[in-house]
Amino acid sequence: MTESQTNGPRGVADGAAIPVIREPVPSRPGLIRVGTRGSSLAVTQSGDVAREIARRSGLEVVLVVVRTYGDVSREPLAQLGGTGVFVSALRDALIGGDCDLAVHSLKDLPTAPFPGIDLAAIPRRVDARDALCARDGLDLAGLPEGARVGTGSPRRAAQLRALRPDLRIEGLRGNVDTRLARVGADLDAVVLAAAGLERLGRAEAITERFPLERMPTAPGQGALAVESRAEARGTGGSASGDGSRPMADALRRIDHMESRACALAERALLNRLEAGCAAPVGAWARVDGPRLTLTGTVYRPDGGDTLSLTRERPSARGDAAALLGEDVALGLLDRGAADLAGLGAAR
Ligand SMILES: NCc1[nH]cc(CCC(=O)O)c1CC(=O)O
Repeated sequence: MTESQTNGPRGVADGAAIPVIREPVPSRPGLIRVGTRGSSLAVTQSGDVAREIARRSGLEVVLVVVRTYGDVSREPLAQLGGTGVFVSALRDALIGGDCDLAVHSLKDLPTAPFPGIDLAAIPRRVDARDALCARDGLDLAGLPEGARVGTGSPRRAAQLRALRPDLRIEGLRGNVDTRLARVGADLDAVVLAAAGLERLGRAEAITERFPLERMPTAPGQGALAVESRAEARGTGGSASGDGSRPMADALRRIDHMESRACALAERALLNRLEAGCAAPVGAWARVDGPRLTLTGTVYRPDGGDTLSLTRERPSARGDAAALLGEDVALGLLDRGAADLAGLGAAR
């Protein structure tokens, strides 16, 4: 039995409703199967990408929901091996031919390249900032002494402690709706990515967006990653079917160069620090004319100490992004970042 639904309020207006299918879909020429996690955020953002690919390729596109252990389990993320658990099942589905593309939140994607898989496109990034969602419209400064603020992220916890040592930071897990439901119940506020709230149409819950200068966010936050099998980007092997050329063209056109340069610089920083997505590391890359600038910040988990470094390159092209990320990481390591933040590179 096929459960079919349309996704996202914009799907209707654009006229191209993308079917969401929760069972295996066989490969056929002219069909692009976009693999996605099943959370409402994942289905919404994968649907946005799928619609763009349908529009630009002229091919039929469906979303295929891949269930991941991370979606099913109630264990804390750290015990599951980090957010990588969300990614690996989708990659297995891609490699195994159960889907033709996979869409991830870029910040959930491990920085190491994965054999047989290409990072085929990084579409235009949306808001990279973190957002406070507090009761009664409060901003951070307005929260009462000792207020309870929920976040599952060691980076956000350290940043909040640095600004407001009096706050009580509480753990947080589950999907966006579950997290928001705690505001005004057992918590005074939660901190979430503005991008996720916007994509879900829940931006009205935001009471403050933290400036990136003061609260740099996770590398790649607000950006999506579209992965393909390495073979599928060429002019077409038999395994890719007739759709491989239009699919490759569509992927090239949804790729956004500035977003890619910023995301790659931020990810190179994280990679060189040997830090994972759970590390207390913030990154903020921006393109200004031809110039690419990257700020990297590492936090002592208790928020008591911070190390920040900004460097730039005259161009965002070629290897510049990766080199800039490495450069900032090495500068931070020179200044003692590994000991400060308890990173793997300390060894
Ligand atoms: N860590 C989970 C996660 N991965 C991606 C997003 C949504 C934001 C994005 O697309 O970067 C979120 C939720 C959050 O951080 O609030």
